[in-house]
Amino acid sequence: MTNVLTPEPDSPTAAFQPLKRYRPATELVHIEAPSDHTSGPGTAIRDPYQAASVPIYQTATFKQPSANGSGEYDYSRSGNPTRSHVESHLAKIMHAQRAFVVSSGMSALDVILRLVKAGEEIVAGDDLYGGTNRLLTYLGTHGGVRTHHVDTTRPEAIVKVLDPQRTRMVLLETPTNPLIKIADIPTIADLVHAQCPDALVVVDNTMMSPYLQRPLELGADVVYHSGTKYLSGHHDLMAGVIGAKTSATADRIYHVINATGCGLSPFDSWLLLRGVKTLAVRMEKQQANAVLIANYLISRGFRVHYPGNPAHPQYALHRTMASGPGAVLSFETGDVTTSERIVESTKLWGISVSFGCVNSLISMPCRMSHASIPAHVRQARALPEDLIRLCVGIEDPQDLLEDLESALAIAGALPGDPMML
Ligand SMILES: Cc1ncc(COP(=O)(O)O)c(C=O)c1O
Ligand SMILES: N[C@@H](CCSC[C@H](N)C(=O)O)C(=O)O
Repeated sequence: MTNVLTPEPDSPTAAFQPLKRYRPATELVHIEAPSDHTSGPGTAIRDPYQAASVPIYQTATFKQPSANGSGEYDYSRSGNPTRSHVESHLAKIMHAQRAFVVSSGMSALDVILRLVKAGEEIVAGDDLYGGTNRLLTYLGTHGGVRTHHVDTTRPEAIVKVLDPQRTRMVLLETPTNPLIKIADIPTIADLVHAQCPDALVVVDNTMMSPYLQRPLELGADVVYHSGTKYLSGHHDLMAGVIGAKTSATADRIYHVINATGCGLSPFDSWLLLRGVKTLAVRMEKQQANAVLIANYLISRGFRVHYPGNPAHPQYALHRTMASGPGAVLSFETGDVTTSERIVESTKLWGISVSFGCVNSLISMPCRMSHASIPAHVRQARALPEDLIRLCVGIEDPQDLLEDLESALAIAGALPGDPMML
């Protein structure tokens, strides 16, 4: 099998157009060289020694053959072979025309938001990651770009604020962080493209990862992930991953990355590439554990937010877009102090922000990941202060359940306990 790989004229990173597709779990582990026209899956490395692991090109500069032209690479801000490997691999996984890896998920969003100019507008959700809200707010106060925050579970709410003269981006999280709401990507993309042909539909796919959901196939123009989470899987690096549907959009994104210098370092690119190979097995196990945990909490009478719960308002919609519900869920106890006691009484579940790691985590979004959203804004957007978010890992589920039940009992939050609502 050969690949048709076309390097972009203005950059050393390559567009990836495989001739044959395998199932996601297979594609994840077979890494192909970004501009090697002869190698097949698993024979990736274009180095003289045929190294089984992609080498880390820990260099800032590359020697040039002459004063008048560089080789494939000249400077690692503009491009680096280790980075190119992970980018072409992720383009394949995300079904993107081209992909980019940058220094964090927020950096990925920053790059994408730089495509919007002062005076133009963005539409985004009213339930979204706190850091995303912070950057959009900053862009409003410092960059003259207004964001309308609306309920993205209702396409009509988005349509209401679309302005063909001004709207240049519609930014969706689905599922949202932390209330796990679902947005209808195909319907929203059709409506936005029809009414605002100059607007990009951008999806933050961090919670699903490309293993479960591929927004570019659903109508989005740009997808991004915090690579800090499922894609790397071990909380040992920060990374952001961007996928573009067209080469025109990709060129604009590459220009910003090179101009601002946020491309991922060679070592972190290597770590990300190593992590992504096990995405399928990690996600399958984490998701299976999450289903058990969700069912347990539902059976105990809690209000659980999880798209694997048939009572979730967009349960059916989510199933049309994604191949699974993922491994992040949140639940309400009805009382902030009870929630604090639960979180602080767990032993196995680590109190930590973030998700997508192999070990299980517990957090209170309003105190942690979403604390940067002012309290009055959280209240106006109906983000419950007592909300607990669980990021389920790969441990033995019985240990996770026992630890959670013990914490619920200590906090007096089990049915029959006086504090349980
Ligand atoms: C949904 C979502 N998007 C983006 C980010 C930003 O990613 P990073 O922490 O890698 O900058 C996060 C968390 O940080 C997140 O939860
Ligand atoms: N102190 C950080 C908090 C990071 S939250 C990380 C992650 N997205 C999550 O949802 O847990 C900050 O202020 O950004």
